[in-house]
Amino acid sequence: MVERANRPSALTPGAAAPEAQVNIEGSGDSSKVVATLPSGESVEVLLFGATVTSWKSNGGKTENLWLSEKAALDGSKAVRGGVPVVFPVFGPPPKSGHPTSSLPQHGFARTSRWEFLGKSTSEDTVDSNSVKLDFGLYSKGVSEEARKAWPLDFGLVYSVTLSKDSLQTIINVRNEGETSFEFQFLLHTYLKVNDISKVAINGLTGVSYIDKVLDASTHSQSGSITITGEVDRVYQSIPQDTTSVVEDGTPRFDVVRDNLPDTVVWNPWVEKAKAMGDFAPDEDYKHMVCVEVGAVNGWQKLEKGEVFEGGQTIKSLL
Ligand SMILES: O=P(O)(O)OC[C@H]1O[C@@H](O)[C@H](O)[C@@H](O)[C@@H]1O
Repeated sequence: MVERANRPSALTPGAAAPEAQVNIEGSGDSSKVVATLPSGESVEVLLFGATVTSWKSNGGKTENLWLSEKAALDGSKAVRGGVPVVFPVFGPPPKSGHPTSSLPQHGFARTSRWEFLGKSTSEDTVDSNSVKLDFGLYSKGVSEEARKAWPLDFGLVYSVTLSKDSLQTIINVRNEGETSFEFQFLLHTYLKVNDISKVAINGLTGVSYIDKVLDASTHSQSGSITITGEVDRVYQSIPQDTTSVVEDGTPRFDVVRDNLPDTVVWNPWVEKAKAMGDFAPDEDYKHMVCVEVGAVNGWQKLEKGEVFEGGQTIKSLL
């Protein structure tokens, strides 16, 4: 018989369950919030861009996100890897005549310093521990340049929730001004894989996509996506919620969209990877694939005081 009496246990009546640890590390634009569950899973979020730069599941043993060895983590440029937040425009903005036209590619959220608004935990049982981290970005918190290029009053709250086997990232966009505005939003998630040649992406069969490699023509997906060259596709108005990443026949990730109709699948492959100064090592296009959920086909419109909420839950299936 196992002797239990002297063993400290979170299940002892009246004893507090162990809590997730949340710490702020570093300073200035290198500051990051690090949260760790009692069971070892962790997430790291850089305040610059509110960029998730690491998510470890499986007791902390499995890193799920790809991060370039040359990613700038000091606020000097957008992070190459992790989960950059794209707002208020996806890709290069419309050439002229749109309120986002003077913004840089993918907007300013990924290059703005966000505020850490705090954490909340849920501890029904030791096993269902999770921690939610909230980050905020408001019009008055963006650079003068960004404010000048997009002079609209908005508030963003970005919630990152770490659970044992999943990471949820949800944006709340509020129009805090007197006039309506339009925006696009996307979570530019770099998933880490062992071998891109063994990866299949499922759940997009029959969905129309714009192929940005092939002169922006429209196609319809038949079967799984496999990656054997540069891929840059915008899948639009997807009916099913889950996109699955399978590696070597084994389910690896489920990416579940919440109120976001579109998904970009991107892998730069050999030449584009080499051409990006912050993508390293060059050969690492073999170890990543971006599955980016978003609302990027057309524009989301918010009237004064209105709110939009959308995001994703990524399940690590290892
Ligand atoms: O180099 P950036 O600005 O981070 O963008 C990376 C890629 O982001 C993807 O979302 C786009 O579809 C690609 O066209 C783009 O190349």
